[in-house]
Amino acid sequence: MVISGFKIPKDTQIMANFWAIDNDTNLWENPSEFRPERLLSEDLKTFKKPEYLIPFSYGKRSCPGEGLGVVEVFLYLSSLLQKYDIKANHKTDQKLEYEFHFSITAKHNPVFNITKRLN
Ligand code: HEM
Repeated sequence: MVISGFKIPKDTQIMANFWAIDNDTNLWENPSEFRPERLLSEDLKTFKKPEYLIPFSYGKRSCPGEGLGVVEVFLYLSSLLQKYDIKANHKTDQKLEYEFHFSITAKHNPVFNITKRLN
């Protein structure tokens, strides 16, 4: 099979390059800037999902666990934030460097201050 001029031999395993999509300046303004509100509506109340945000991939081989994954991440984070205050400290405020492995990981462990919530 030939895709965009590249010959893909039979039985080759291929995977979408999500990093390239997530860092495409034609799609995102300053993609490396941490600005989660870019995925929220103007009133910051609802999630706004552009069609090119595809963490669970796309098409026939996309993730069948998407529904479960979304619920798990929501429950995990909300339970954690109910019990703890999590704040970045000055070390974490510095630019985060990352490394490529099978997926992208932080080069140095980010440092957080975690305190138990009183209320
Ligand atoms: C936040 C959580 C998750 C993320 C971000 C995620 C992401 C992905 C992605 C990107 C793929 C496609 C990989 C490729 O290009 O071949 C995939 C495939 C898959 N995921 Fe997930 N996943 C998550 C959770 C889950 C859960 C909870 C399950 C099962 C309970 C699951 C089961 C699968 C399976 C079986 C495939 C292979 C589908 C196929 O090849 O036809 N995933 N996932």
